[in-house]
Amino acid sequence: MTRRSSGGPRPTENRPEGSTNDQRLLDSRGSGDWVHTDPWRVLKIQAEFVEGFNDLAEVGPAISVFGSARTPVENPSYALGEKVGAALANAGFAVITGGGPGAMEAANKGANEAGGQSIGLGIELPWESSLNPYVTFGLNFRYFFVRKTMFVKYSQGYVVLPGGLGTLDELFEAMTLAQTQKITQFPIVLMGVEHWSGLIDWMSQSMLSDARIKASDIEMLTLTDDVDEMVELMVRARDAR
Ligand SMILES: C/C(=C\CNc1ncnc2c1ncn2[C@@H]1O[C@H](COP(=O)(O)O)[C@@H](O)[C@H]1O)CO
Repeated sequence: MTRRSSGGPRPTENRPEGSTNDQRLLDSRGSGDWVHTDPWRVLKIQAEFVEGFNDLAEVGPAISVFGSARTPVENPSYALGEKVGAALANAGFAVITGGGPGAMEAANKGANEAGGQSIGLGIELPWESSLNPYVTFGLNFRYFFVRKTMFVKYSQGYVVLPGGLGTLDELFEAMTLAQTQKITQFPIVLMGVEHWSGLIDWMSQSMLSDARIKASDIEMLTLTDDVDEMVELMVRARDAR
């Protein structure tokens, strides 16, 4: 695979400054003019699905790695992300990330330097953004929901590094899809015990105690700092498929 630098929507091309395609589709405030173009927007959405499905169809076993866009290079989570990317590549997995900076860059760097497939699924944002330099094959998406479909559809597992809202969104989407049996459950590994244990504790002490979730929902998650344990789990799941 080669890095695609000319295809897909360019983040800041041909659009009103500070606005994104997602925003024009979803934001109900402001000018109502957009509403009349919504039916036509479906064609753009459709094209994005077609392009994504087409370009990712040949990707072999892949793991998506999520994590904060704001993780600095000197943060231990960045080094962890590099190790995760390298270990997955060495085990024969393609590594898929959001293609951005921080933890995404770390995982792409690790995979790339280990000689693996390093895939970035970028997203149009209100500010200039580009795929990190360690992505060997990249696609840029206009719509978050289309991009999220690609992560789920083309991954055999998720690794979740310390992160913020975007990371939680990606994590909880996968858990919800598995809980509602929209997807077959796959391994979800939370890397970074210190970062994630508070969330697990709260889920157990609040959501589980109040019977808002079942124990099996929490059991979908593996919490660890051990990269080898994570890889073993992914390999076992791949072998069992
Ligand atoms: C914050 C900055 C740039 C953000 N750029 C992103 N590029 C690609 N993907 C992104 C970006 N920001 C969020 N994501 C997605 O959400 C997850 C990280 O979100 P969090 O809130 O930082 O945890 C990540 O996995 C992406 O899929 C300025 O440099």
